[in-house]
Amino acid sequence: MKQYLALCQNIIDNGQWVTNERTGKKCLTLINADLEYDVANNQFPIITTRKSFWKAAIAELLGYLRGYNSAAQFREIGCNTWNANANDNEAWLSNPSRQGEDDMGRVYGVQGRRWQKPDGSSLDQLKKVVDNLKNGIDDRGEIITFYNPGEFDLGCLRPCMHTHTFSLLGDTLYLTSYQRSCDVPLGLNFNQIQVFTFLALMAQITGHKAGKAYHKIVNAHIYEDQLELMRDVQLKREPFESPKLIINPEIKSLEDLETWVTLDDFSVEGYQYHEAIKYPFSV
Ligand SMILES: Nc1nc(=O)c2c([nH]1)NC[C@@H]1CN(c3ccc(C(=O)N[C@@H](CCC(=O)O)C(=O)O)cc3)CN21
Ligand SMILES: O=c1ccn([C@H]2C[C@H](O)[C@@H](COP(=O)(O)O)O2)c(=O)[nH]1
Repeated sequence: MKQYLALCQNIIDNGQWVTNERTGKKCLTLINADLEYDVANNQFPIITTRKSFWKAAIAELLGYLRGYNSAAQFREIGCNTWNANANDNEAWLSNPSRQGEDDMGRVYGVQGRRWQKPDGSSLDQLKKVVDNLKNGIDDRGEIITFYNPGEFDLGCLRPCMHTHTFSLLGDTLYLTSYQRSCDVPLGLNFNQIQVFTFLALMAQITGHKAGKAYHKIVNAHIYEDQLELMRDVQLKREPFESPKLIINPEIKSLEDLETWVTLDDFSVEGYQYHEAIKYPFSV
């Protein structure tokens, strides 16, 4: 939690104002942030200086792992974060490849589970990594990437957290996740939870111990209409100790994640937090 607050303060102290064409808003921007999460000791990196809706963050991750392509599928498992980008985004609404209400197109999980090959068949990146890790193999390319520039025009948004690399050292699994663009007040609250949970789940279903997760961010920003709340409210609060994430030990395979897992299989023990803050969201 301290590293999150330090990043927010660093953006406020050293960030530069950049006008973002897509949203039409100015963003206070910093380049390069490195975050680290101790999954081995279950130090769950949830925000404590405001109430975090952590279940929606895990639901979003689950949707990516299942290859969802519709905001309706995300809503069904308890996540509302894709409604606006699927349905209120001018550029996407006028894109001829959009297949009606709630369609997100070929984003995130679609690329992760069904990357289109030139011969028309598709590639399941996640299954390859799971199978290798289960067999104790790290070929130094255990990479899942959602970043497919050839298909950007077939999706509502380019992936922000776009590449996840798993590494096996002995029987300990590590994760390095790369993010090109980060809405620090809103998105990062979810992304920290997702990087942590992704490593915890992958370690569990491949039979390894979890080590550390490394989260590398390029463009970290605070939108102009979020700045006051961050500077004058959230950063004035004292953080609480990190709670623990409890995952149902019955989750043992990729198939379990695809078929029966729900948010009831996750709980957080000892979460103390300050009252909620509603940050503006930019589409
Ligand atoms: N501008 C922007 N920021 C983002 O963080 C973001 C996007 N766009 N577009 C794609 C996804 C959607 N994400 C989102 C969208 C909404 C919330 C949000 O509103 N969070 C609220 C509560 C959500 C709830 O009640 O479930 C929060 O207070 O954290 C968070 C992440 C992250 N991504
Ligand atoms: O997981 C996510 C997804 C999105 N974001 C934020 C980062 C930006 O503020 C917007 C995306 O806009 P681009 O113009 O495509 O960069 O969404 C995030 O922080 N985390």
